[in-house]
Amino acid sequence: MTEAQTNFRFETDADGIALATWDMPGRSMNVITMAVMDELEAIVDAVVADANIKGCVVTSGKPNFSGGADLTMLQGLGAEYERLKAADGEEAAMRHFFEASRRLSLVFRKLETCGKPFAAAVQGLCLGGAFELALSCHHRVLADDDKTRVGLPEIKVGLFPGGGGTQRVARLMQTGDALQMLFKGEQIRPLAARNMGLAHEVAPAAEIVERAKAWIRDGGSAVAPWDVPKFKAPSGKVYSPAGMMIWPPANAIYRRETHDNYPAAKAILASVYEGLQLPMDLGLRVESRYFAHILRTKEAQAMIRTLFISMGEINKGARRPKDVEPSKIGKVGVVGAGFMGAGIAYVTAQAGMEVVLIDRDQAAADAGKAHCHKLITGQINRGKAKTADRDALLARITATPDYAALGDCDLVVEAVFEDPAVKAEVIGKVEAALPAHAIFASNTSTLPISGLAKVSKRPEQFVGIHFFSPVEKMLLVEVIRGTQTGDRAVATALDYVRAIKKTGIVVNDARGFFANRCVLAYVKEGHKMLMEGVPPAMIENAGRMAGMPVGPLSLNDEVALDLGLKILKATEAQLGEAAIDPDQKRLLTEVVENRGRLGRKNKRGFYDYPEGGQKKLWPGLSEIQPNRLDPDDVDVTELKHRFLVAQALEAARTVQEGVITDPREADVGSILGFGFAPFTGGALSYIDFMGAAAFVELARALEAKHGPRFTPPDNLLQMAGNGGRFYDALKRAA
Ligand SMILES: NC(=O)c1ccc[n+]([C@@H]2O[C@H](COP(=O)([O-])OP(=O)(O)OC[C@H]3O[C@@H](n4cnc5c(N)ncnc54)[C@H](O)[C@@H]3O)[C@@H](O)[C@H]2O)c1
Repeated sequence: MTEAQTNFRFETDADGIALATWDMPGRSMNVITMAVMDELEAIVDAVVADANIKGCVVTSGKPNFSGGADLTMLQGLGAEYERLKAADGEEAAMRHFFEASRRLSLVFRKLETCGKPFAAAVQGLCLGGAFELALSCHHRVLADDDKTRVGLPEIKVGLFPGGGGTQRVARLMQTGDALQMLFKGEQIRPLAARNMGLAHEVAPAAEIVERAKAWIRDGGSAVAPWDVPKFKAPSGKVYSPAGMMIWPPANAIYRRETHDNYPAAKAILASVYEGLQLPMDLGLRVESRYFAHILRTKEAQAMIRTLFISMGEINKGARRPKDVEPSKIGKVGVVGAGFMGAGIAYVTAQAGMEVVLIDRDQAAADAGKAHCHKLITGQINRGKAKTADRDALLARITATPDYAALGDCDLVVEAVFEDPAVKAEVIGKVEAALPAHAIFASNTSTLPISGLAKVSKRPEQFVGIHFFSPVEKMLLVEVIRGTQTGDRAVATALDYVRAIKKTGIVVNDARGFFANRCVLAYVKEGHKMLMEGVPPAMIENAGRMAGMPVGPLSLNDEVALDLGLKILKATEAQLGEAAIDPDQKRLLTEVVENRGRLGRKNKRGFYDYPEGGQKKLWPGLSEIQPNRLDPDDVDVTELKHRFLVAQALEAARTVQEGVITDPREADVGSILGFGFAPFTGGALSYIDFMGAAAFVELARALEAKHGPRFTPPDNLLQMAGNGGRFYDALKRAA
């Protein structure tokens, strides 16, 4: 133990039991860094060296144990690899990279085999590398409270557990359960963790350290189960008849869930399969080899950049206008208690704010509040809320038709019918009731904010706050800056979005804003393929194989087919025939007007939705296709490219037009807003990691075959010429 130690407090009690309390100064959450690993190793050495110390309990001095590794550290390793490769060659770089990336694994194994018992006393979140630390301890006591969760979520940022996680869970649980856990990356509650074999004890939070000490005092073993001779994994040997049974379904699940787009998931399979046939130390070495490989994949680099680094920066206010005082939002008005308004009222009240929910009459306002009641009851039924939470939440929502109730609101969000005349009337009534400081926000999805603000008496306090449906589930919110919107309105909107625990991106006003505009390109490609005669099931499969969460036809059904037709017609009326696609119009007119199919909402769309049964593609769909292609003549790779390239081109156009001014927002927005293939890191990262030149070549090939919707915009052509990337501008600004 040295003076330099700052991240852990270390003390030994009268019974000779050491307590290492992880409590990093200046941070609200402990995080694994190289310095933390050095200190942990020093603690292991100190425990071993001191004959008076019987064993050691590791705990946290913060409300959470730890969220895991600092992923910027892992990105740094990638940069270091490139530097070494340039200087000393690939082999030397890879050797260094392999050794550096297995640091966690080696320190945890040293702890596990040091000869003295270690116990983890865990409260709050204990995830990723931090849970791998706990797994390497010989005993785990979890706090029995609502906040405690353990898990290995690395897969969500394109990685997999490289600190021994794959090897230890595969030796603690049935192989199938271990694979599920590693594939899903879910957070697990204390009792479930104990039942799964991931923890030994669950105890009241105030007792966890004492229980862990008691285990050591009572002679707890310092030998991990897998280090006991003749240890057998719960599913037996990989090559036993029972052990073999798991691999065919495991491979099938891997394919179904990932479509081979996530190298980390494949590495999990391989690491568990190979590791289980080896002793622990060799298993860990196998895991490390795969980890070093995965860390360098473009999928991991892209996902870490977008889903960890960019999302963290955006959530911490990177795009909030500077020099604007933090806003105090105590009371929020929501006008329009329909589908969206009720959802907005719910998430606002859930964040602890008072809500005034207004509609045209008391019954309509009450119906909105009843929807909030239904949503929170669902949470109670799933064990995620208590009856007291429901009472408190509903007490915060006042449903009324009376605009005077808005008199002390700090912010009002309108979600009335998508009709400029109705909106104009509501804007007038709300502004007449609002206090001078309050901000007015519209949740419109298609009407430009600058146009709506024309009737506002204070357009600098007028902003767009565009939610996605269903509000309670979707994490993205677009904050729309109109031509006259002031910085305080944008800052207030972002503060509000943060308060309701969503991610807000700032989008300059334009038709379709950002997310809807890009995702419409996806749906349109699905329509075009239908009209070309591609079998509908192939279209849907290709969408999912490209990495989208649902096929384009399924997505269109959810949104409503008549809405698509309405938007097409409105665009045609405003911008002329050339602004719309005739194939799309023909298809939607036939489906909506001639066949009365509106989508999921009337249980008949591109799919049929039988009562109580599974949805099925509508058999009549192939009849309305002008011709039908033989499946053998369809190039699925090209379909996948069309889906992603069409959306990425649209995202690039939003940058060119100044609608999006920060690539992080396009990437985060595309994944959270419409599920753009997460393994790419988002719509712009898809281009950046492919390289603009290669992307332009791909787009040009599609343009030659399918026309000008694949024509790359000038910014891409320029980047293709000079090797530029979307993120270059960000680097220069930093
Ligand atoms: N549905 C979506 O997926 C979605 C997504 C994002 C944004 N939006 C936007 O949200 C808004 C509302 O959409 P929705 O789907 O919730 O519609 P909805 O029809 O479910 O709800 C609209 C509500 O507004 C009320 N209303 C109408 N005129 C009013 C007035 N003068 N005063 C007070 N209340 C009035 C209606 O009674 C109704 O309850 C629209 O602007 C829409 O474009 C919708």
